[in-house]
Amino acid sequence: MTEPLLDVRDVEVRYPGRGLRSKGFLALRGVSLDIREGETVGLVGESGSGKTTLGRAILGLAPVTSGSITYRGREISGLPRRQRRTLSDQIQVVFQDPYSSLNPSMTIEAILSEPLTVRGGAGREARDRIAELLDQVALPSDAGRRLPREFSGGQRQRIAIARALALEPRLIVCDEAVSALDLSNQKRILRLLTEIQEDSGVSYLFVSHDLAVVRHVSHRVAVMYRGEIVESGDGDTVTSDPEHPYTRRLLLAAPVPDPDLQARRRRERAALAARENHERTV
Ligand SMILES: Nc1ncnc2c1ncn2[C@@H]1O[C@H](COP(=O)(O)OP(=O)(O)OP(=O)(O)O)[C@@H](O)[C@H]1O
Repeated sequence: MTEPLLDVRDVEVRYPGRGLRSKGFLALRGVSLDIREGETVGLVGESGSGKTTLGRAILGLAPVTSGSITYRGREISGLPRRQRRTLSDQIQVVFQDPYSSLNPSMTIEAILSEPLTVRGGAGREARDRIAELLDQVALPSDAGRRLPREFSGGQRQRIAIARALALEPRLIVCDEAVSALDLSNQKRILRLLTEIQEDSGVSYLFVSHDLAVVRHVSHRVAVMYRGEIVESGDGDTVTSDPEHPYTRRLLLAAPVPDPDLQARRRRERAALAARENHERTV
C-alpha cells in the first residue's frame, strides 16, 4: 500500500492554562488518522470534541505536545516558522465563515493574488492564474474587480476556495466549510469540492458536526468524541452499523420528516446519553 499523504499518530494537544500550576487543557488524546492522495476523510463530532484542534494541529497552529504528524513521510509538527511556510503551499484551509475570512476592503483580485505574490508570482502570469481560479470555482471573469460584500455567502465561499487553491495544494482542511450556507448552496459547494478533487487529485480533511454532510462527501469517516477518535471506517459502515454509542447518538440526532419517528429518536438519544453518563460516573 502507498504511503499516506498525511499521517497523524498518537497526537496529543494540550492548550496551556493560566497560572503556573495549571496543567492546561488536554484537547486531543492520542489521536491517529491518515489521509491518502485524492481521498476525503470526514471528521465528525459535536461542538468542543476537538475537530478544529486537529485541523489546527495539522496546519501547525495548535501545540502538539506528543505524537507525530508526517506529511509525505516527513515530520511536520513543531517545524520552525520558515520551514512551515514552504509547507503551507501544500496544506491549505477553508474556514466556516465566508463573511469574516475575506478582507472586506480588498478586491477579489487582490485577495487571490496575495498567495501568488508571496511565492514571487506577478504581472501577466498572476493575472492568468487568477482568471483560471475564478473559472475553476465558477465565478464570472469580472469578479476580480469587485469587493467581497458584492457576493452572496455561497459565492464568498467559492472565493475562499479559489484562494486556498491558488498554490495548488495537495491537502485542504475544510473546517465546517459549508455549515454557514443554506442547503442548496451547501450542495453546490460540495459538488464543486468533489469536481476539484476529480480534476486535481487534492485530498480533503472535511470537518463538520453534521454526519449527513460528512458521509455524503467522504471516502472514510472518523468520529471524534471528547478529544479522541472513537470510531472510523468507510462512511456506510460507520453510519449503518455504528460501534460506539456516541456515533449512534449522532445518527439519532439527524432530523427526519416523520414527527412520531423524530420523537422516538429523541427518546432513544436521551436514553443513550443517560447510559453514557452513568457509565462514566461508576
Ligand atoms: N486556544 C485554546 N485554549 C484553550 N482551550 C481551547 C483552545 N481552543 C480550543 N480549546 C478547547 O479545546 C476543546 C476542543 O475545541 P475545538 O474547537 O477543537 O472543538 P470542535 O470540535 O472543533 O468544536 P466546534 O465545532 O464548536 O468548533 C474545547 O473544549 C475548547 O474549549
